[in-house]
Amino acid sequence: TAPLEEATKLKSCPLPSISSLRLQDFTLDDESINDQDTLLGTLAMVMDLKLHEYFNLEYQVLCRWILTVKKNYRPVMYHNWRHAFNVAQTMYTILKVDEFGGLFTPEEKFALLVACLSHDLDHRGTNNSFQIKSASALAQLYSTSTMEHHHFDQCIMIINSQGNEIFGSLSAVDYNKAIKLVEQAIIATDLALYFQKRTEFFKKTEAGGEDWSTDENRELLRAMMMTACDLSAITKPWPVQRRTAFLVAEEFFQQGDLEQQELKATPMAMMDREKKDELPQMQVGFIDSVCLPLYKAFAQMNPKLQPLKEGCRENKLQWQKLAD
Ligand SMILES: COc1ncc(-n2nc(C)c3cc(C(=O)NS(C)(=O)=O)ccc32)cc1Cl
Ligand SMILES: [Zn+2]
Repeated sequence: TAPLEEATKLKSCPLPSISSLRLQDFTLDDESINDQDTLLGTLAMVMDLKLHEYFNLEYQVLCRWILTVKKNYRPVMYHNWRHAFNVAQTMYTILKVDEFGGLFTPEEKFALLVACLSHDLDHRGTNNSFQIKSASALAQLYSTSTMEHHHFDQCIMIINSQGNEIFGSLSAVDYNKAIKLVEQAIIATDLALYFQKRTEFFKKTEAGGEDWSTDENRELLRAMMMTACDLSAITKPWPVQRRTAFLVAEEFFQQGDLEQQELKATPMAMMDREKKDELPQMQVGFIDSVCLPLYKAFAQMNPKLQPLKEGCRENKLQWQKLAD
């Protein structure tokens, strides 16, 4: 866990305003924020949602927990702390859209932010199928949603570490409720589960007039929100998205290299750096099959979420131009 001194230093820093860091903008480019401000920005988002009051969360514990979470991300090309911060910032922006904010309790909002910040903890830059193919220790622990179970395991380990107990003031019942919410949200970031659940979600958003206040619908919505935030790099302004796409691709290519060298296996096109000129077409395919339907559904729920759909659409056009 992070050293006490670091948390004490962070605790003494004045918090930037939400607007000064543009934390409520879907188009935020994290490259414009230095590391220290990603920490202060995270604190500012939690405080702005008044979550610390609700959980009578000691500020020092919150500071130390954020520092420990950041420390437990590896410096891989894409699935690093910056990705976690971006995912949390998109979630915060969605929760600030009044109807959405009004749908969820403070526990659910805090659980969603904790899950966003923790959802890729200790990522090694390789995906679930690589764990299975390489018979990694993680694959022997968890045979389905392998990485997501590991990320949740890391999240719990940190939450239970001394000085990092952000749920420490909760009763046993409330603690278990909070942990269950965080687990559901982190496991939901396995795209395989998104495909299983999204048809039901699309039917409900298309039909309109759905009662989103039921427990079942709120759980479905939280899962879909996690995917929408996890993939939100695909919705950013073209220069930002293009830069990130190359980080995602490079991380895939490094897995492809491992598959060729260590597993003597042929990587899929997306992970084969010999096929990097197919990237634009693959981005178009991914946007069409995975991303656009999801952001369209959210835009149908609330027009204030249109920027996600518009950003994604614009990027598809840009990749299409490069693919032609
Ligand atoms: C700039 O932001 C992003 N850029 C790329 C991805 N991304 N993630 C995955 C998984 C993925 C799979 C493909 C693909 O082509 N898969 S496949 C087997 O060929 O259908 C293509 C892009 C992908 C996600 C984001 Cl957020
Ligand atoms: Zn992620």
